[in-house]
Amino acid sequence: MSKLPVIEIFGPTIQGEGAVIGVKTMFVRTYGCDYRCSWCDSAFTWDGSAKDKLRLLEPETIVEELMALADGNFDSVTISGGNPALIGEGMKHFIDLLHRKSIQVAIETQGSRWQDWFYDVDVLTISPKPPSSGMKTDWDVLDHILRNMKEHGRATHNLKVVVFGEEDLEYAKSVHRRYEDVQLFLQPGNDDVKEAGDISGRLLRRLEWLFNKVIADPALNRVRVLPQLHALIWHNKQGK
Ligand SMILES: C[S@@+](CC[C@H](N)C(=O)[O-])C[C@H]1O[C@@H](n2cnc3c(N)ncnc32)[C@H](O)[C@@H]1O
Ligand SMILES: Nc1nc2[nH]cc(C(=O)O)c2c(=O)[nH]1
Ligand code: SF4
Ligand SMILES: [Mg+2]
Repeated sequence: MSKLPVIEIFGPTIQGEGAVIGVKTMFVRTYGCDYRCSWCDSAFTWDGSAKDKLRLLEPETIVEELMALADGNFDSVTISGGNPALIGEGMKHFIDLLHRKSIQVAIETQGSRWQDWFYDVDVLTISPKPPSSGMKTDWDVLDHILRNMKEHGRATHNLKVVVFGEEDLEYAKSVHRRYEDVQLFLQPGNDDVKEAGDISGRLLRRLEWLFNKVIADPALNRVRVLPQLHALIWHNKQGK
């Protein structure tokens, strides 16, 4: 069976972002990303700084570890990264194992790669990257993913764009226009993911800025603006 590159397994915690914010969930974080976002809050998944923590695990072993951490105390597993969509067969098998235990599966990915197992997921969050990240969106791939999900997907899929400034907001609007029937979440960016201590004041000021932008803009009547709730509570702490 194909193994998965895993850098963290943690929880239960509270999903802090997007469509299923507030839900109690475990997290499995895969290693490796095809992007290098300038402000990535999980750069240890790709920059080599945590390579000693990388493990190649059988799907069965990951399920065992989740159960050892919190058997009976969760109904949801969120798979993030890095980019979980870099992984093929092993991920499909892992999702099947979780479903056999009646556990809901949510995925966080940036929309740069398609995988057939997207159809199996319960909540697929696609987070294309705005200009401030330094990354370029491959619109053909993103179109392909959203077309497939619309036509064949069982999953509730949604879009989430992180916004740091005006240029990112314009990008978010272009995403919203292009996929007008898909719920779009806007999330203010955390511009210092290394700062120690309480960062909630700084994050709330960015949230207020984004609230005011959305309030003033008729092109954004149907977006939903949410903070990174876990970052308001636990700040830049890893594994939360
Ligand atoms: C670390 S990424 C991993 C999943 C996938 N690579 C992606 O980017 O969607 C998880 C989520 O965190 C968001 N994120 C990363 N760095 C952030 C930051 N500095 N401020 C706000 N959100 C951030 C990403 O946009 C994404 O929605
Ligand atoms: N609590 C919590 N919620 C999250 N939502 C998305 C996360 C991610 O890093 O993908 C994340 C995370 O790392 N922690
Ligand atoms: S795509 Fe996600 S994990 Fe990859 S660098 Fe960007 S924010 Fe980080
Ligand atoms: Mg995170």
